[in-house]
Amino acid sequence: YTGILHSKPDGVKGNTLIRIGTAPSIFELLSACESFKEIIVTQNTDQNCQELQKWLKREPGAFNWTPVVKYACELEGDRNKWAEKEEKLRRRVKQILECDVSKFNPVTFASLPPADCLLLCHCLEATCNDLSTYRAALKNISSLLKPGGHLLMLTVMKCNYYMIGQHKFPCLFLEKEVLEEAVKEAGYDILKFEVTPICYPASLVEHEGISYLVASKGKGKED
Ligand SMILES: C[S@@+](CC[C@H](N)C(=O)[O-])C[C@H]1O[C@@H](n2cnc3c(N)ncnc32)[C@H](O)[C@@H]1O
Repeated sequence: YTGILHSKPDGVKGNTLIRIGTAPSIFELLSACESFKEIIVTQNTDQNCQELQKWLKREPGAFNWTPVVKYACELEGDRNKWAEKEEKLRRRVKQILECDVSKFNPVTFASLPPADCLLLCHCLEATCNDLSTYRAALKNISSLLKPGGHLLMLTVMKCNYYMIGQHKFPCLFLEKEVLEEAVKEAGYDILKFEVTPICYPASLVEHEGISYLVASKGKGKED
C-alpha cells in the first residue's frame, strides 16, 4: 500500500478512506494516513474494536506497533519519523464502526458520506464462502464509495485456508481472471492489478501469491 498510495503522479489520495473488515491491526493505515485526512475503520467484532481503541488511546496492554511503524517509515524514506506518524494516525482515525459486508447496507448504525477510497486487506476472501457471496459483498461495500472513488484491495490468490495458531480458517480460492471479472461486474474500472509471487510462509497459508488491485468506481453506474 505504501507504493500504491504514494506513486506519482497518479497516487491515490482524498479526504476520507474507509478501511473494511480490519483485524485489530494498523499496518495498512500507516501509509493511508499520509494521503487521507479522515480514516474510518470498520470491524465486525467488538474485540477488534476494543483492541484498536486501546492502541489509539495509548491504554495499558495495547499492542506495541512501534517496530512496524518504524519499518513503514523506513519504506517511506525516513525511519526517524515513526513517533510523528503514530500521532498522525491516531489523529486521523475518526471513527471505528461495526460493519458486516454480507449486508446490503454494511455499516448499519451510521450514515456516512460517500468515501474517496475503500481499503481491503485479505477481507472478502476470508469472509465469503463462495463466489456469489463474494460478488454480492463487493457490491455491498461499494455503496460506501463515491463515483470516481478508489478501491484498494490486497488479496491472497489461490488460497484454500490459512492458519492462526492451531486453528485453520477457510479461504475462498480466487484466480486472477475471476477476481478481475468480479471487480468489473461491481462497477469498477481496473487501473492496476499485479499478482506477485511473494508468499506468506507455507506453514501459515497455502496460496500462490498476493495481488494488489487499484480500481476506480465507474461514474454514473449503479452500485
Ligand atoms: C483474514 S482477516 C484479515 C484481517 C486484516 N485485514 C489483516 O490483514 O490483518 C479477515 C477479517 O475479516 C473480518 N470479517 C469477517 N467476517 C466479516 C463480515 N461479515 N463483515 C466484515 N468483516 C468481516 C474479520 O473480523 C477479520 O478481521
